[in-house]
Amino acid sequence: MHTVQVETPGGHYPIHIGAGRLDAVADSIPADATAIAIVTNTTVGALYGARLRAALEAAGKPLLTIELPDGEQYKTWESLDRIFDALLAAALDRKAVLVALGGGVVGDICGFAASCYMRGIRFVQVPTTLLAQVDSSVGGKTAINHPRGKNMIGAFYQPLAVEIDPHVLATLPAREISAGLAEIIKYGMIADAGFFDWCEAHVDALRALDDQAIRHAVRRSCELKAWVVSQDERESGLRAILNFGHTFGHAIESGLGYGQWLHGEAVGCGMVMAAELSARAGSLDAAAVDRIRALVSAIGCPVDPPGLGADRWLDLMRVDKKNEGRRIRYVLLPALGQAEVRAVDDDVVRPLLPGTAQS
Ligand SMILES: NC(=O)c1ccc[n+]([C@@H]2O[C@H](COP(=O)([O-])OP(=O)(O)OC[C@H]3O[C@@H](n4cnc5c(N)ncnc54)[C@H](O)[C@@H]3O)[C@@H](O)[C@H]2O)c1
Ligand SMILES: O=C(O)C(=O)C[C@@H](O)[C@H](O)[C@H](O)COP(=O)(O)O
Ligand SMILES: [Zn+2]
Repeated sequence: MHTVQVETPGGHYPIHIGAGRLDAVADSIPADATAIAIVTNTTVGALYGARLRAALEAAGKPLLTIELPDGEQYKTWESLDRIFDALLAAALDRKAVLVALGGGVVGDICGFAASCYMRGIRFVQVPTTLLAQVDSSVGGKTAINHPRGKNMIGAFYQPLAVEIDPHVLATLPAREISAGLAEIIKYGMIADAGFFDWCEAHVDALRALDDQAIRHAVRRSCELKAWVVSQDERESGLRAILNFGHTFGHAIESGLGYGQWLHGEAVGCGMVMAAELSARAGSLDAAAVDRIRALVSAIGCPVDPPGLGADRWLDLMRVDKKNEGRRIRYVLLPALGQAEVRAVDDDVVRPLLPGTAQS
């Protein structure tokens, strides 16, 4: 097992990475917990719910499972309410612990529920998608979506621990592996050019879930994310670099309707657009833009943005937590492996937004 430590004002906690961690989640349940509620969805619950329940028997606490419907379109108030209804019906108290078993959708909703229930109870992340193992389970961003914008209602709320078992990825559909790889290559683009080179060289092994390649990618991604959030838990500065590609990506998700493009697919395409903008409005060279587009395509994510129309693109991107006033702020790359956040005038961005000619 490998451990990466996260140190934030909101909590210090370990990320445990290793085969079999799913069977050892009881290690992360505090002795004073009065009950455990597993929050999962119908798909992951059917695959791994019984195994996690068996593992948690070791903690010797009353155990409850809450299954949500599966999909980004259920990252809503209604799902949150289902969790609160179940916790209250079972009379769980402030010393109960929630365990998020699933991808980023389950992790984000469960973390937000933990931040609100009785004004805050403890929770553990057990991420089961590649994307959740390298990104969403780490750093304490929790949220639900609003029809007008992604993750608009939420809280910073850190888990007690993150338990990553790479073996659960074996049941993940290929499209979800591609989506997870988008957030992995993001770390190379924004903070570690050497890791970007490594991803280019190992793309086939990563898509095939080669054990060694996945272990390295998960570990390096967690290290880089832990390094960023440990310096800036609440995104007052540095942390915004983790949003590279997301200004465009979130507009794709909300503009097309949640669940049409996967989050990772939208981010993949959004990173190509943000790279093109980095060349137009900054100093990124054309060769680096070409490498970014080629790698996004090689991991199996789309590189051509949908034609929403420039005005609608801009309206959607104006609903973004990085913005100040009406100006849209973007994460740009001055060079591969470096990132900065800057407002760019709409007229500079328009030519990148499909539908521009017609709108
Ligand atoms: N909090 C953060 O810092 C952060 C970071 C990145 C993304 N996110 C959020 O995470 C969400 C995307 O997460 P995601 O990509 O994990 O999507 P997801 O949670 O929808 O999971 C993807 C699909 O895989 C299924 N699944 C999960 N584990 C499986 C397994 N082991 N085997 C088979 N199927 C499995 C799920 O049921 C679902 O159908 C978005 O809502 C995004 O906004 C949050
Ligand atoms: O952890 C972060 O910070 C990130 O920005 C990671 C992103 O991959 C993630 O999608 C996040 O949820 C986006 O944050 P948001 O603040 O734009 O909702
Ligand atoms: Zn993301």
